[in-house]
Amino acid sequence: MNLNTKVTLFFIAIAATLLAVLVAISLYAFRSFSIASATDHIQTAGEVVRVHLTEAMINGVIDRRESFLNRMLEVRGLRSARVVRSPEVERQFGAGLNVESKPDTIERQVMAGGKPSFEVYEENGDTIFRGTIPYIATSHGTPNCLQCHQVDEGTVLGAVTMTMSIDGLRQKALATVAGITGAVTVFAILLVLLLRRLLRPISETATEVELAVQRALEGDFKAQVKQRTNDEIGQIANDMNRLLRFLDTGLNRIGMSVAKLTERTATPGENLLNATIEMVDGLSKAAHFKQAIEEDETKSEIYERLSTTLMKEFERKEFSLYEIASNKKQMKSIIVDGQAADGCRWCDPEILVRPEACRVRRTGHVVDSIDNPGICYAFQPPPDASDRRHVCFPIIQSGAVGSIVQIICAPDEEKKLQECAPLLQVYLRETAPVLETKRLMESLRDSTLRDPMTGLNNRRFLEEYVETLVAGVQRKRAHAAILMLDLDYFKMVNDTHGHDAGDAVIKSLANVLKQSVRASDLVIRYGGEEFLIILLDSSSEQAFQIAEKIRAEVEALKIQIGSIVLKKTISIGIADFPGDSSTFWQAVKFADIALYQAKETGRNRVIRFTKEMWSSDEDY
Ligand SMILES: Nc1nc2c(ncn2[C@@H]2O[C@H](COP(=O)(O)OP(=O)(O)OP(=O)(O)O)[C@@H](O)[C@H]2O)c(=O)[nH]1
Repeated sequence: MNLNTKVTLFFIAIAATLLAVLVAISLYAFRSFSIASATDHIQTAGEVVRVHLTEAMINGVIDRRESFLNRMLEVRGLRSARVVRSPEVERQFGAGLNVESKPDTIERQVMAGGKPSFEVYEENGDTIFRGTIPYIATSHGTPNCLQCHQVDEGTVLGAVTMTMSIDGLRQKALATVAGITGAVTVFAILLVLLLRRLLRPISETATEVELAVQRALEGDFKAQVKQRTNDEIGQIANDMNRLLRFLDTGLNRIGMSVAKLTERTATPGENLLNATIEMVDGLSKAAHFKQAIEEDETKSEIYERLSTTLMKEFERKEFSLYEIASNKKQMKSIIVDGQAADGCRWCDPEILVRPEACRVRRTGHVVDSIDNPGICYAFQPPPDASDRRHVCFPIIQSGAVGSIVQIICAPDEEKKLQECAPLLQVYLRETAPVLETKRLMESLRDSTLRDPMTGLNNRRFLEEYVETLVAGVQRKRAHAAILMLDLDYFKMVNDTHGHDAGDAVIKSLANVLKQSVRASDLVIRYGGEEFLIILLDSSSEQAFQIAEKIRAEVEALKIQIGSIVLKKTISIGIADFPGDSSTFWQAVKFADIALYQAKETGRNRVIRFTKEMWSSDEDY
């Protein structure tokens, strides 16, 4: 029900109530007035009858009383008039004329009580007012009642009963009330019409504002509200239009700016407001994501966070994260389906050793098998998920594909994946520079911990790693053998064949050392031609055997430098941590002392440190 109808109905209800009250009051007032007027008339007529009867008695013409009473009926409105005697008068003067009526119940009551009685009743469709008035004996006046009647003053002598029709009065009252009702009704109708006319612009403006708000809630801000008046209602329409234009322009601008960032625009029929909120929301989350990964310490943490985001924000369960090695010749699987992994689940593992088999790596473009089934031959889902499609996104670092995010989807998720792809690319664009920086930092850090010539870790690495190493040995209550190695008479190589020849010898030696130990052991270029090997979980005997094997291999090594072949030997000192010293660096020192012994005792040999080689008063 609109405002206009509501107000009209409300007004009609009030007008009807007022009218009803007015009619009721009017009818009551007219009835009261009619009765009061009839009462006055009957009392006056009663007095006239009394005076006339008194005169008739004095003049001795009381027998003409009935004729008088009949003449009275000629008075307009008077229907009947009769007089009855009280028992006291009957006692003195007899029952009276034959035509005299006997008192009825009301008259008897009036004569007994001395009080007049009035009543209204309907008779043959006429409204009759009846009044019965007692005549009471009084000594006032000349002549007075007591001069003829032998009764006490105050005695009821008789009663006169008159009836008169008040129908005429009632008709007049009804006609008046009808006139008032009609006038009030006409006035009320005019008022309602005027009110409706006044309310129509308010009601129509309100309806249009409501429609405009409804459309705005659905993302359409193009609705306009017509200005109908120049008052406040017109102002509301104008203000509403201004607000709608402002929102439309503002949201379009925000939408376009956001669309540039997300490469997504609201589709036709889509709620512009919701689409914009969704896009801004997504960008805000992406900004928080960027801040979080910038504060991450390592690449692994970034990949982990990206994986969590894919699961939580994008509701992905099946996906892979790959990283291309710096030399671009290998690819590493980092995370598969939310778990750290080093293998492939969704692709041919060949891509790990031959990255160019991966289409994204090769092209640097998004590869989408939803729109282009079979686009990448390296995509090989397992048999139990053969209906899956994939979309692979490159993360560009230093101008090339540095990492790859592969999203897998079941047929019923394809649309959803394509819808969220633009936002996912925002996340990946935010990730790219951060990952690039982390990779550069890691490679820079790696270069400071690695000897560039041999690729072995350097002394600085050992200094950083020693804490972890010692903690591991102590936790496992194990032993670590420390081998200190130094080429014999290496200076002669430089002096005789040049510095490059010396470098070649060092590189050859480094290769021999790397191949002689397990991957878990550490080979460190400790100084110029000095190397340190840490054999984890090795007893002294095992360490000695390995050292001896190294010595023999170096002795047998033929190093080709141009046209010449060089042969070198090596001396090795061994100490045990914590067997020889509970302090790691002192154990290193003891290995160095054993090496010194090997040099002193003829070189090309392995010497195990013994306590005798060290007197505690020597400087450490
Ligand atoms: N070519 C080359 N020479 C190096 C390198 N690092 C250290 N050297 C040289 O290695 C030589 C080490 O010689 P020394 O420590 O005197 O001893 P040595 O000649 O090996 O004799 P012993 O150790 O006593 O058997 C020095 O001449 C250094 O200049 C390097 O990276 N390349």
